[in-house]
Amino acid sequence: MSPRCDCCGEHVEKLNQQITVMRKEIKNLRQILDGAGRAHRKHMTSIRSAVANIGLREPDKEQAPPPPLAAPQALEQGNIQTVPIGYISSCFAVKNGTPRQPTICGPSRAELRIQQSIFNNPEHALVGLEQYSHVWIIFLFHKNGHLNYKAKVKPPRLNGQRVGVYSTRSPHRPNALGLTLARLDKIDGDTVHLSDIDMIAGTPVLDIKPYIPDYDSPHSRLDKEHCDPITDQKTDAQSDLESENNYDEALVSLLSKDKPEAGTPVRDSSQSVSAQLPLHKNIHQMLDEVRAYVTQGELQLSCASEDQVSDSPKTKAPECNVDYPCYGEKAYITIAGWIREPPVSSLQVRFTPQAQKELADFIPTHLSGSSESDRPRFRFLRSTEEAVAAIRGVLSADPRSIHRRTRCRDRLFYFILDSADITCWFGQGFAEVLQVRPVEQNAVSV
Ligand SMILES: C[S@@+](CC[C@H](N)C(=O)[O-])C[C@H]1O[C@@H](n2cnc3c(N)ncnc32)[C@H](O)[C@@H]1O
Repeated sequence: MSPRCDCCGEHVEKLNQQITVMRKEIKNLRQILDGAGRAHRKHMTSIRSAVANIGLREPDKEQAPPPPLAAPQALEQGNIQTVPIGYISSCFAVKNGTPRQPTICGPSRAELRIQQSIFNNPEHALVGLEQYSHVWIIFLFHKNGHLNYKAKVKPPRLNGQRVGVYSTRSPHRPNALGLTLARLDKIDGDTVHLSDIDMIAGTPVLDIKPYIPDYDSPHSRLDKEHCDPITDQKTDAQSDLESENNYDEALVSLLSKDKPEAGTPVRDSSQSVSAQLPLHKNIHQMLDEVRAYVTQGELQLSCASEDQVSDSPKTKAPECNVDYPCYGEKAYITIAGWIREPPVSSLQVRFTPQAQKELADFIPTHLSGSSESDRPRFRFLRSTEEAVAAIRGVLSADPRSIHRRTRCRDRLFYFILDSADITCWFGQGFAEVLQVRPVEQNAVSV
């Protein structure tokens, strides 16, 4: 006799059979629901694409995931699948100790080989680029870790203060795209040789564009206006001005003759105001403008206090950041004050005698054929002086994070430059290199 259930008195065996039947039914029902769901999603996708094709906005789609877009439609909506055109090989293996901007460390070199998967003949894509001295490199911050971004960030140069991410060059931004103006050293077939870079080895590059000051630098745009648009030759006015030997003196004496009222802030005239003036106008006209500027205080070149400054964009004086004052209808170029005058000062860099000796032991790239096989070799750096300059560049800008600067001041700092593993420490106002050892084989792949 099979046992009975205590609650209902039914045979347990019979109850088990009923449970098995019910499980089967549930499974069938699930399959039916899944099928219906798939059909529904398919149906919704075709409705959405029909709606998109006739240019209507689809109704609220809170629950449905966005349907996959066909390529042209995705492009129109700003969604693209990026494909790296190549990957950077550089003298910086890891983020630690990589310059924060390309100009910090001149001899920082890199190579970029255009992938065969992008063009059948990658070298064809580089034809003509050799005529440029600089290129924009657009790349992915692929080592950001998990995609993490905030509307406000703390740039290291601001020593803990927060600013909007879009007023900085922070790597942590919604689309993790980097932009570096690099020097183009040479092109070798499908490979571009660069220097002045701030990208780590392995960085995926999405695009290269020539740097064209006429388009990319407002300074040059102003200069360009002084050239004949057809011949690209300097206009007579500009040549006249350039031949005017006492041109600087004329302006300086004019400025000193027409000194503004006491208390009106004006940049020191000895700072060669003239050197920054656009050379496109008749000198008398220009001098008149300078006079008007000095006497009327329309354009204040120095740090005017905020209450002295009108809100009008035309006359608003920037805070000490005038890059290129210009006159008439043209606008100022201004940048955030902390870029040039950060609240953190740059550090003095020194080497212990032992570190100097270790650094001198490295064989530079151009001597790579040397028979001294037991000495460590640089792959990108061409001399000990270059290595010293690069290390100085990296350390004087204080590469530590805010956390390390404030919480772990006493900890040793390690970074890799080319094939050298560098150990240093930071004191009040200085960084000292303690050790320069060859990177262990396979420790990093450059
Ligand atoms: C402040 S960002 C500036 C990069 C670029 N010049 C720009 O303005 O977009 C430079 C820093 O990004 C970091 N970095 C460089 N390459 C990276 C990569 N592939 N992934 C993540 N971080 C990277 C390094 O720590 C370097 O110091």
